[in-house]
Amino acid sequence: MHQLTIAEIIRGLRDRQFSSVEITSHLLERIQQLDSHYNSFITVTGEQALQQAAAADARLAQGDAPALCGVPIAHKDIFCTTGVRTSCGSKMLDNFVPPYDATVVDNFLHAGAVSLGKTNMDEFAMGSSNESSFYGAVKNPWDPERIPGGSSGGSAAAVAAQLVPGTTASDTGGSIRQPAAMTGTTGLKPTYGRVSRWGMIAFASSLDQGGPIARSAEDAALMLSVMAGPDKKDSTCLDRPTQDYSAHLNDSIAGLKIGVPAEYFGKGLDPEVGARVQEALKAYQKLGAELVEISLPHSKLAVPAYYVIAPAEASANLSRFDGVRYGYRCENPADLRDLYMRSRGEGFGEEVKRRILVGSYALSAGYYDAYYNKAQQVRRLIKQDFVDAFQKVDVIMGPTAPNPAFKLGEKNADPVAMYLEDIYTIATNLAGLPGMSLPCGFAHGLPVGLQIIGNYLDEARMLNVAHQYQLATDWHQQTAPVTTPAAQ
Ligand SMILES: NC(=O)C[C@H](N)C(=O)O
Repeated sequence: MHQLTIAEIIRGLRDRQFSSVEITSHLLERIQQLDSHYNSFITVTGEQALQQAAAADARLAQGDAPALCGVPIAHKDIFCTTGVRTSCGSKMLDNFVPPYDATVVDNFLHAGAVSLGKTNMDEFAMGSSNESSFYGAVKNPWDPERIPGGSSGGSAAAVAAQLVPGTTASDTGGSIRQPAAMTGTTGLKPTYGRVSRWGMIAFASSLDQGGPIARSAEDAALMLSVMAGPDKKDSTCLDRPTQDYSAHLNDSIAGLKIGVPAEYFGKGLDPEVGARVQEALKAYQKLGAELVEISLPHSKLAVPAYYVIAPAEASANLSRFDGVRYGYRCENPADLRDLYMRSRGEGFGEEVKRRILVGSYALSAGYYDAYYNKAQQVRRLIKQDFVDAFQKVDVIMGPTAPNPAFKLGEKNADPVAMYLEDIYTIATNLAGLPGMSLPCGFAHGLPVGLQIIGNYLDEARMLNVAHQYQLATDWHQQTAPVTTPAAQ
């Protein structure tokens, strides 16, 4: 049953081939048997899941089943869940049990989905390898000696290991797409503001966006249809009606204009990864698409601009974790200053502290114009590159990440090497555009991701373009060898 996609589960449940309790129990058992090898879950909510599944079965029997009724999913541990610890991968929130649900969580509850628990992630979503989690690194199901990507590494690994057919995730600079690429899964970061951020713990508020990771574009469309939509509780959430993202999956893509940016195929790209992406582009030509060479001239400025803007916003967002209101509090503080200093010093990990320091520096008087303002100006130029490109093309394609999954520990000593993992994904966040990653083959025996960047609010087309490729190829159906993971 664990091989089934969300679309297949929906059909199976409605045709009474199995019940939600049956598939939920099966996946919970699988998590129990296998996840010690991957560490993709921080919290498994077995009892609650079985209750939700039983309720879903009752609704299915009555014939009033909403879209995802009885379908098991899991949430990245960045989304607040009533009564269930929401740690954001940090010691700081190890004891945080929210009294409310994030809008995304609520949307899935309304759609009848069953949540199996909360998935592992880099601490406060800062990282590209899922090694900065307080709960330990996540292992890539394709090779447990390698990273699954980050920050949504747990969400991606859980789907790749077939512990759950779909997960929620979030993407600030690549955190949905890069782990999807590393694990051979399909991930989608929507247009900024398409999915509510209410109850999704903030990292960099002008960049953060929730989205799904699943096994196919068809499943990602089903999940996005549930996740997306206006939300009065989030003023940055777009006030546009949501769409049925499955409606256009089968449209022909003959005549589609695909922009291929020269900048995404230069130095730093693993040649094997580049070759797989070129093959995917050829497959699109066979489907009737036309390749158009484009240029995104400010691409090389995306990583430096992001690593000023994101830490600046993070330093402000994370100031709320002070040991006073909620979260970690140090033992026996001598006075208020000691309480602040030790609670934050002991509660946050290395990478989070690095970002708070960088961000506070960039925002400080005297440096604000030189760094933060400058980065915002660069951001504008990057956005304009895309606006110009979309005058000529319908979608843009390139690699998701410059290399396949690397070894655990390989880039830990070099933050800049880690930051360069997002070299092809970050610009999309700075511009607020939607992007996807889908599997397009293997390099050095590991999955490679093809990135599709869409125009603003063009998620339906992006999904159509991805689905047509997945009808013609079977890369997304290849599964990780769930056999003898390396000893811990
Ligand atoms: N959150 C993200 O999108 C991940 C990005 N690699 C970062 O560390 O900021």
